[in-house]
Amino acid sequence: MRTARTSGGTTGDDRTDVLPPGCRIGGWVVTRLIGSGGWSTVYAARPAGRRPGRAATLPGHGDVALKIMPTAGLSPRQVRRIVESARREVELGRRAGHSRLIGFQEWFVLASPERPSLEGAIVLVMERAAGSLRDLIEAGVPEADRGRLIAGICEGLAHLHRSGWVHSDLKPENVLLGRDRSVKLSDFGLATELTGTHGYAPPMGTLDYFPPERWKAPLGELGVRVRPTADIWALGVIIHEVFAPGVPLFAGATPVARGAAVQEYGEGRAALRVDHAVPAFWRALATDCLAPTHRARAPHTAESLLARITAHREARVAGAGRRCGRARTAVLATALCGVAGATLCSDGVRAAPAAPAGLVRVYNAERGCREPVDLDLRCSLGLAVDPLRPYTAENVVPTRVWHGDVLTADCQVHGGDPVIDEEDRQSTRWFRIRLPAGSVPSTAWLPAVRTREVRALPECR
Ligand SMILES: Nc1ncnc2c1ncn2[C@@H]1O[C@H](COP(=O)(O)OP(=O)(O)OP(=O)(O)O)[C@@H](O)[C@H]1O
Repeated sequence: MRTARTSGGTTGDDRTDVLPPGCRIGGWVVTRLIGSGGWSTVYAARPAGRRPGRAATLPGHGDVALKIMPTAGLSPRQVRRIVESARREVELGRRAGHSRLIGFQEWFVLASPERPSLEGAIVLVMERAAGSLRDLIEAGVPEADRGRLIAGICEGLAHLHRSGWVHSDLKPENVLLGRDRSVKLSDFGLATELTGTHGYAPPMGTLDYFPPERWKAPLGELGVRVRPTADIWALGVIIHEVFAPGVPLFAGATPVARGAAVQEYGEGRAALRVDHAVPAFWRALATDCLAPTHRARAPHTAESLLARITAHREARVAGAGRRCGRARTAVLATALCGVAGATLCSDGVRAAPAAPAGLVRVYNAERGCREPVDLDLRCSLGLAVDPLRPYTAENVVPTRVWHGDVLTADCQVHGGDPVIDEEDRQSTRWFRIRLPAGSVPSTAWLPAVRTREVRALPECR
């Protein structure tokens, strides 16, 4: 077990006090408060070695979220609960990492003499997201984003279930979004490893996402029995929230009253009322996720739901005449789930020996990202909106590109923002890239360090 110290911002010793920007936690410096849950507070932080205000050299590098779980002043039972919750997060983070799950970096226990409220707190260091699906639902989910977001959740769930885990607390607060709005499931404090068909979770969670059977599940020594179908139910509730925000799926003034309505439905005494604002395809999908019993829900695995969404998307893309070709259909199907409509078409060109004039082939200096069909989002690269502004996550378009993609460049600029890649190559040159028809904006910028083949290109005016 590793311990780390706090320093800076030493006022107050209350359990609920907020760490000020600049406070050092282990090797990290707090930059702002993100939010609090029942047992933890989450902060944005940067590495202690990096100067404030200075962005990471490349998008996505450096900034983290610190989830701090205080233990001081709690009863031994509460401390056990927190340690257990941290253990689940760490285990899952180590063993089931995936681009659709928030990345886990490290954990440590704080030694905090100046701040007794944080003495013995457990700190989880995670990849930092830009916000949550809850924030987006409250702000209004753009119509064009809805299916893509559900597909992303489904992809994360499919991975979790395949790896033998149940999330057990799936809700919009725990669906985080990257700056490019890519989906990352998070908060694995109740995640449960399956032994056979089920596992046991602590008797906690969020009532509005409990399936009917959970309300009557007996509490044994190991906890409450949970199965992947519990996550599928929660997914159904989320689909409804995304397509019909603010419209309750089950009536009731309190979570317990709504839980009674869920049980009535589960026992066949009430009908499911999916709001008419939910489009037909998503209504059918939500209805299957919300099948009243575990048994009726079981055929609708995350994998099968994902396949339906992919087929639906492909049919729509084909209908819109934007199919990207046959060679990479299988790969694209996966990519479409997460970044639908936001990948550039480069079928067949990855294998071509050289890019002709006007085309640039993307080069990723990270070695693990050069597999020919590696469309892992962690390996994706951003294209900048403005080559004169710092190349940070705020300055990239939603379209992602991967090593080997061949892009159409129409001109270049010298004297843009300097970019250094992972092999320490530096350049101020940028290429203007044409994005697929219908993209807004219609062009974006690739730093010259992201390609090794450069053909003659005119200067941009
Ligand atoms: N890695 C992260 N990046 C950005 N925001 C995060 C991250 N992890 C959590 N958050 C946000 O921080 C807030 C607090 O999260 P936390 O996990 O402590 O509680 P919660 O999920 O809201 O509630 P509870 O866990 O008690 O059910 C939430 O709004 C969540 O969306």
